[in-house]
Amino acid sequence: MYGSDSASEDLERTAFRKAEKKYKLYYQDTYRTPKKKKQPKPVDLSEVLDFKSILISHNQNAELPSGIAPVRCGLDRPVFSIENRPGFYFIPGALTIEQQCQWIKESLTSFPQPPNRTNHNAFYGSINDLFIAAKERKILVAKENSNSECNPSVSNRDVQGWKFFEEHETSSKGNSRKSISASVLLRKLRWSTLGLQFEWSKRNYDVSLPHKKIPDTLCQLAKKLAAPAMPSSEDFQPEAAIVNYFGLGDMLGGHLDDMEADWSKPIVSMSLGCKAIFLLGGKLREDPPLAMFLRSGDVVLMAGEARECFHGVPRIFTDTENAEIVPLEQQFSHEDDSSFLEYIQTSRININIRQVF
Ligand SMILES: O=C(O)CCC(=O)C(=O)O
Ligand SMILES: [Fe+2]
Repeated sequence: MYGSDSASEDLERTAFRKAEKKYKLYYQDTYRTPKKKKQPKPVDLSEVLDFKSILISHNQNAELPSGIAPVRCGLDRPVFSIENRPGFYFIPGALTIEQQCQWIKESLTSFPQPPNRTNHNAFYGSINDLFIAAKERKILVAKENSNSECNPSVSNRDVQGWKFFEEHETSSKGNSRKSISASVLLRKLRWSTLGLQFEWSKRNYDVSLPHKKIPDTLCQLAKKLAAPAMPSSEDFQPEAAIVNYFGLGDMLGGHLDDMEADWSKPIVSMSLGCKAIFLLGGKLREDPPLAMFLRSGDVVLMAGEARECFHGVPRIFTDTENAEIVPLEQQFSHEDDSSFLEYIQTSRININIRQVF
C-alpha cells in the first residue's frame, strides 16, 4: 500500500507527467454564477511545435526550424522527421477533407458495430447502431429476469441484456428498470477496436475473439501513408486498429504501444476533428516530452525507436478559435444529416492502425 503511494508520487514527478499537467484542461476557480460559463485556465502554448506553420514556411522558402528535417519518400506531400526522435514522422494535412469526413462517419457508424468491441461491451454487452439510436433519442433499457422485473434495486447481475426503446415507450414502463440514453452512451464512447481485437484488460490481442478484417479502403490508405516509415521492400499489413474518441476534458495518458511483434513496422495514426496536443516523450517517463499540435487530417507514424517512446494526448480544444475545424464544418453542413457535424464540433477521433505480427 505504502509502496503504491510512493510509486504514484514518483509518477507525479516525472517530466512526462509535468507536461501533461501543463497542457491538461483546468478551469479557472473564480466564483461562478449560474449564468457564467466556467472558463478554461489559460495555457502557454508557445513551446508547442506547429507543423502547419512549419509546412507553410517550408513551402514558401524551404526553411525549417532546427531539428526538423524533410523526409524523401514516395508520398505526394511533405513528410517531416524530428532529429532526436528517429522513427517518428509527421505528415501535416495528409488527409483530404473528403477523407476526413468519410473516416469520421465510419468511426461513428460502422466501426463501433459488433463484432468490433467498444468500451461499452464490458457493461452493456454488444450494442448495435448506437449512433442512429442517439440521433433518434432512444433509450437503452435493461432486460431483466422475470422475477426481478418489479424490483427497482435489481443488481446488474440480474440483467439479461440491454435493448433500445423509444423515449415514449420507456415512460410507459415506469422507472423500475435501469436505463441510459443513447446520446449519453455516444458521449461516453471512448474506443472501438477494428480487425484483431485488442483486449484491454490483458493489454494484448485476443485472436480467438470474433473479428472482421479492416475495411479494404482503410487498409489501402494506411499502406500508402505508412510508406515513409517502412523498411525498404517491405509491405505494411494493417491487421488491427484502435479508434479513440475524445470529448472536452478527455485525455490519453502517457503510454507505449508494445503489444505488436515487429516494432520496425509503424503505427499509422490519423487525427480527425478538433485540434489536440500530442506529447512525444523519450524512452523514460523522466525524459521531457516534445509537445505538438495535431489537427484534423494530420497523420503521425511511429516506427523503430519511436515505438519505444512514451506518448499521449493531454488536451483537445473544442472552442471555435482553437478547434480549427472550419473546413470540416463547411463540408458537413452541406449534408442533410447534421448529427455528424454536432458530434465533431466538440470531439476528436483518432484512428491508429497497426501490423500485429
Ligand atoms: O490520439 C492519438 O493521437 C494517439 C493515440 C494513441 O497513442 C493510441 O491509441 O495508442
Ligand atoms: Fe499510442
